[in-house]
Amino acid sequence: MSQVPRKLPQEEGDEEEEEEEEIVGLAGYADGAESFSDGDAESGGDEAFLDFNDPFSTEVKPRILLMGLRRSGKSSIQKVVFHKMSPNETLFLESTNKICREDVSNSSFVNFQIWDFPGQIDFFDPTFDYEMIFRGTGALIFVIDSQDDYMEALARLHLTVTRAYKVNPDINFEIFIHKVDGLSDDHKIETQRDIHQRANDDLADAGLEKIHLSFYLTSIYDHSIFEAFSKVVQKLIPQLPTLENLLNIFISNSGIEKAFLFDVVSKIYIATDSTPVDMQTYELCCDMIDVVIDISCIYGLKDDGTGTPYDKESMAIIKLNNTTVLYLKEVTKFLALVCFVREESFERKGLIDYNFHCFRKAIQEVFEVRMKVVRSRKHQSHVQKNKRPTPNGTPRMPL
Ligand SMILES: Nc1nc2c(ncn2[C@@H]2O[C@H](COP(=O)(O)OP(=O)(O)OP(=O)(O)O)[C@@H](O)[C@H]2O)c(=O)[nH]1
Repeated sequence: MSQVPRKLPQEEGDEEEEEEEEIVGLAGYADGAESFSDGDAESGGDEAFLDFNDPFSTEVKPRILLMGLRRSGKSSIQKVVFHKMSPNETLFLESTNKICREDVSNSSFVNFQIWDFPGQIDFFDPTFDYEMIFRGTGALIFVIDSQDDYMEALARLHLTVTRAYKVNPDINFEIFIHKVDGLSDDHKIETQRDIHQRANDDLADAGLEKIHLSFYLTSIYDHSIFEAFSKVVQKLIPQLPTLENLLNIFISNSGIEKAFLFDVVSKIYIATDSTPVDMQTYELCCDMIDVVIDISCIYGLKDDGTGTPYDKESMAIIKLNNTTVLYLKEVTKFLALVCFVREESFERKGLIDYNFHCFRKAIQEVFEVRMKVVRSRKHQSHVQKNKRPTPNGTPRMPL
């Protein structure tokens, strides 16, 4: 590596940055773990959690539900993707024996909730208000343990999907065929084909063939889980075509081979240019982010340990031995651009940096537009709320 990320004192009172934080909404590295909290749906003691009835919360951040049978790997996925837990450590994760809801709200575009469903709980249980859960949900990830007998999981999947579809036909159904690290390549394909066939047959038998299920082979022991999560999240980003267009323009004018826009905390890529994604390239980018953050955590923080390992000045250049250069630059507080550049193109670094400057500005404008819309909706709903009389019938004070 020829250069490590620089760390300059953070600017304070930067209004634009505050706005950006609201738009992008990621928590910092330091508070990532704290913002993850445990909740218990049975006790209902989690007022700080997402308000299911608040349309604004889903406007700003799409909600993803992660469901599946016990021990299918839900907590492991969430810990590995959002908390940098090493896959081996998940062996020691404890199982819970009641409905359990956990919220993760530290990722840029995602309000992420995990629901564990023990066998005895079902949708006919009158105390289980599934309509409220599925309303406003962007994607439902259903995790199936591919190393186990998946018949029960398929039955549960069918029930979940049909119920969710009735309440909210706009949900994306994403099926993670998980723990495929234990399967041979042939077995992987056969398992995927079998699960795909059975799940769709069940839907066809119920006259619901219009429901689309997407399937992914995943494992926490490689990058497939990050890749799958990236695809799930991308489907929920309304600005995706604009982001892709901007990346296309940026790379074609800068002599760059490939560029990814990364959510740094989770290593989910929220957009890339239109050239095909090669898994190795993606893995290298993930590794680069890890290197940058790790070195920055060691050398980038202030003497008293304050500061963040990723800020406006974060950047890194890694020269590989195959005449390729990896170039990372900060885009927003929580997003980074990682590019693959040929050494000869990298000689024109000035041009790349100028184009990057324009790209960065354009990205900020894209989110500003969205934020304006969201703010005006928020204002409207606030006004409407205040117009409603109080519970005892007294009109509220005018604003
Ligand atoms: N081989 C392999 N094991 C995995 C993978 N993901 C999770 N596991 C293991 O599966 C076991 C169960 O994982 P959990 O994350 O606790 O599963 P869960 O769905 O949250 O389970 P509950 O909390 O009981 O609902 C753990 O021992 C994990 O180490 C994977 O991709 N491959």
